Amino acid sequence: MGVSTSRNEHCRPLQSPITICTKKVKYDSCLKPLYIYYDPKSTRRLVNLGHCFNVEYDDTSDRSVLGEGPLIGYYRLRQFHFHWGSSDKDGSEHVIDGQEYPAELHIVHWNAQKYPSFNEAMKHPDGLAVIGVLLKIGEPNPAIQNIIDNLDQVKTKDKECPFTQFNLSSLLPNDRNYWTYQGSLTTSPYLECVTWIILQEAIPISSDQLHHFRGLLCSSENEDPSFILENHRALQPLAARVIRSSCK
Ligand SMILES: OSc1ccc(O)cc1O
Ligand SMILES: [Zn+2]
Repeated sequence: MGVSTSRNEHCRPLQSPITICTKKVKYDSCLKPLYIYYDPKSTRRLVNLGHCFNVEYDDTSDRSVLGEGPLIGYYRLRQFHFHWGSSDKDGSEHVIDGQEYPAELHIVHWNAQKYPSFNEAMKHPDGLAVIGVLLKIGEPNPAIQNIIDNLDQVKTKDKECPFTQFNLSSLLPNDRNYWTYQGSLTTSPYLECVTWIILQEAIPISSDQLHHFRGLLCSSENEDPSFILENHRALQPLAARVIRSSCK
């Protein structure tokens, strides 16, 4: 084996997503309750990235933050996005006891106390903290409807529009118990910089609302239209990682 230029050549990769087998998770009494404060006034814009859409925030100060839980210090809210499937049968990235959910919300935060920028934070294992919320088919979700009502303005790749005053806390379930493990971005460049915090309670979305996600285009306005029918990554090996739980 030659000289290692990256950790992967000597250690097992820490990629995401993974399947969570609830019988094998380890309750850790040192895990604290999550501290979450999201200021609706820090919502800035909606943007179509081609493989998904982001709702982006003002992260030039600690206006919206995530702290406690498995984390050291506070992480600043930067954006949230969803992953979905071509049908309601799959679409989540994390899988719980073999069950795939129709979609998954990722709320992305970065360690602004330790790193000067989001791009720098992505180069470190403690750089990002992402809350994953599973979505299940149910009643229409009013908060998600608020986003859907604006998707027509970002139909094609690289389109963006102002999007403000969004109450992100309304997308969180009442139960804040979570599983946590060290992993990666689930889109390129798949950097191993994420403390994953997967909430154990799913939130509802209607089948019709999910249908609207699939109507977004990955093509730009002067290309032949092509839909973002699905954007969830395949499961990755857990390797020697232990998933911890905030409750028994
Ligand atoms: O899908 S997880 C994820 C997290 C942070 C980010 O900047 C991009 C991502 O895809
Ligand atoms: Zn994601």
